[in-house]
Amino acid sequence: MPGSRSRLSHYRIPLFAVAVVALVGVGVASVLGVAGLRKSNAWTEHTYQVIHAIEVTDRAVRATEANARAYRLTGHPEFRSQFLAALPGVDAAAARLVALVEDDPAQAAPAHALRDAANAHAADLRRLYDLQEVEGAEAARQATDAAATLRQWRAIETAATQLRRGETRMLQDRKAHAQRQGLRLTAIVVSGTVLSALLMGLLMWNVVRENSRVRALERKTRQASQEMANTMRRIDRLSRQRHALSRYSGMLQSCETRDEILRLTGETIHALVPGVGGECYLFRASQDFYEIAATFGDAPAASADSVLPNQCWALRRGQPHLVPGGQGPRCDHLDVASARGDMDSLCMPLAAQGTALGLLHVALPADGDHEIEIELLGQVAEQLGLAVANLQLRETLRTQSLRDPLTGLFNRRYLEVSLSRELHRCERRQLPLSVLMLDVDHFKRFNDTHGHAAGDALLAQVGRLIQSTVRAEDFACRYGGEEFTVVMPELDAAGACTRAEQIRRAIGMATVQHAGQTLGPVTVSIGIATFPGDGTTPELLMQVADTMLYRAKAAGRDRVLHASHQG
Ligand SMILES: Nc1nc2c(ncn2[C@@H]2O[C@H](COP(=O)(O)OP(=O)(O)OP(=O)(O)O)[C@@H](O)[C@H]2O)c(=O)[nH]1
Repeated sequence: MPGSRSRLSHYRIPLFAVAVVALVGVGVASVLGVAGLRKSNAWTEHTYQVIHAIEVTDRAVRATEANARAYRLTGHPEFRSQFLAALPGVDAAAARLVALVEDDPAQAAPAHALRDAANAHAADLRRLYDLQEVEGAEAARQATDAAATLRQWRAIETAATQLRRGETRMLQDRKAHAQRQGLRLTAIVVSGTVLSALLMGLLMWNVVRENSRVRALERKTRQASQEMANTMRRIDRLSRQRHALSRYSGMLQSCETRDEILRLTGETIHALVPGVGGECYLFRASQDFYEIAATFGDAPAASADSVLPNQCWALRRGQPHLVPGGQGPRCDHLDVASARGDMDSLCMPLAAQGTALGLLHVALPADGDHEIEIELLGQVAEQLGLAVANLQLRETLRTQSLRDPLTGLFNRRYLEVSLSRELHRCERRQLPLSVLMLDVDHFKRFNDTHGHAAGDALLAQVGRLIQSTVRAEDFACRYGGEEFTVVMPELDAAGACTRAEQIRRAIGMATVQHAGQTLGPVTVSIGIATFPGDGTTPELLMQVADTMLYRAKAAGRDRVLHASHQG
């Protein structure tokens, strides 16, 4: 199994113990061998000492005899003194020889025999010397026992030979023994050394292998912990991204304007994918193109302000389109001249329920396949598409609930709420407020003559004319049928009459194009009431203005009547 310890590792300590024992054995054997060799040398030395002692004894006997004879023959005192000096040396040499071999019974016997024969011979020589000293050399010569001398010499030589042989034999035995011991020692030392070297080598190899395995394990552990740290970082980043996305999704629900949505989207993209820049386009249905609605990021990409549906691959295919570093089919809305090789371009369609709503274009630092970025931006685009669709739906509903679909003016509900609010405001600030009620004259007849659709076209035209004539702070409403109301905050009676006259004249001059025909013009009657003189509540003002309208109709139509002001 990779990473697990080898079987040898389990026997490491026993093997080490065996190697140590082998080394100790080699050491002990070496010490014992050296001791044996020393002993063997000592014995060899002893042998040489014995042989030397034999020679010394032999030489002492011969010297004694030679001096004795020379003295007997010459009578020279020099020989006498040399004889007397050599004589004690015979016993001393023989005694030393005996002492050397005393512990060996086999050698002790010939040594004793040698000593006895040497001493006997020395004693004879002493006796003859003494005789010569007393009776002269001739007497000593005659007293010489040649046979006895010969026996003594033979005994000396025999004992000496026996001793020499014995020592030589022992020397050879010891040499052979030392040789065997040496061989044994060599074998022990060599085998012990080889064995311990092998075991040590094996252990060393095992340790080195274990070390490299441990290092490999450490490397793997480091890699694993590095990967773990990377994974943790990735998880952390993912969780932050998920959090940012869910926060984005939650906040989108509370956005009330398109700008809020786009600002939030820019911030979210910046938080999710740092370093990107780009644009968000929204579809302008009336002109059939995508118009830039917001830019975001530090490096806005070089993309056109408006994009036709066929100028973008993402819009055409309904899926993200990535152009890495300017390589690949580029969308026509991108500026080729300012394209940067270190930036990738990504377009993402914005859609909801199968309807194309816009386009998200970002420039990303060129780095890999952008799988994560595409995923994240895809989720942003999905949320953004839904939010834009939602907002559009809300705006449509709001418009529908506040506006009259035929004329585009505010409806009666809006009038009621707004009139009350504006009246309170003007009351607080002590400012006037005028209410104008307008009715198309003989509209029934127009309807009956030209048809209901033509009547609708006329009402839409009247609405447009009223809207274009009043100020921005005034609000015009379709009160119902062919009746219109205009609330004019801060406008007094005179101003209101002037404005009403402008409206009456504008409508009176206008014609309507319907079904290829030019219809009209028509006239309108207008009744006006002004706060505070004509009433202080919305209901009263409306009622007075309506009364004035009724009076204008009754007075012959196509006129403006004010409750308290005559223009
Ligand atoms: N085409 C069209 N006609 C409408 C609409 N609302 C109301 N009318 C018609 O407008 C006409 C109003 O007629 P009347 O109330 O008799 O008033 P008039 O004919 O304008 O006469 P005076 O107001 O007295 O001048 C009716 O025939 C309604 O059917 C609308 O939205 N479109």
